[in-house]
Amino acid sequence: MTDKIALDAAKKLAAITAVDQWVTEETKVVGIGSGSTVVFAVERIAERVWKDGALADIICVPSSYQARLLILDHNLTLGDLDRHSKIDVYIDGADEVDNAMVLIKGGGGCLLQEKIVASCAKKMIVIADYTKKSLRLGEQWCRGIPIEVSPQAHVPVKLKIEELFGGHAELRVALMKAGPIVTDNGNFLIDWKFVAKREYNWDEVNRAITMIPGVMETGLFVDMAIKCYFGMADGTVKVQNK
Ligand SMILES: O=C[C@H](O)[C@H](O)[C@H](O)COP(=O)(O)O
Repeated sequence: MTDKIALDAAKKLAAITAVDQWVTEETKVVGIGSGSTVVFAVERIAERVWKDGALADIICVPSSYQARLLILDHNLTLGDLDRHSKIDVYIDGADEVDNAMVLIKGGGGCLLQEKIVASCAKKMIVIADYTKKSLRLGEQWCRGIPIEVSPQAHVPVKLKIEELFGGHAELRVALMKAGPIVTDNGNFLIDWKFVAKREYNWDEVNRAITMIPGVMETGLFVDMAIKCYFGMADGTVKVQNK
């Protein structure tokens, strides 16, 4: 319980710091990521709009059903990529961030829409608590790299990834539902537990996995984020630049 309180405080601090820095009167369109940390970012944007009377015309583009509901619950203006394909800044969480700012994302099942929205943004800013910071991937996050796949292809994709890069890939199943987790896009998820000690070139790995027929997207975000705000246990914020 204390851990959750401490982690939430760290997430909130990172979110508030990043929003105050990057969501300004010049920001017309903001992309909203998914996960527990983003909740604090949306709360902060709403506070600025509804309490401070700032950011009056800001449009929020969601990266998942969760983000869509968050935007609506906070009475913010909901946008979409059809009308707002040029996003000023995209704010999102991450499951792990390495030294070169490669991210693992998708622990909560959202990654395909996240990557699409992120790719439309001039800047991607990451917000996270201190447990997400690592020197190399796999140090902190032990659930593997999420990969969204067409349901029909989950077995061949799993086998191809294991053959190409080693490790072990598993279909993600739900706790409160029988059978596999189905994403916002009607796909399945594979969690690939790579070989922790092996040196991977994440850009190459990402490109190769994306090329396997049936793969919709990977949870590897390479060369996308420009800054990461980590809320630390001691109440400070650590900023990592690309
Ligand atoms: O699928 C979920 C998203 O990629 C999240 O942004 C990621 O899992 C981080 O989530 P949280 O802020 O809850 O740690």
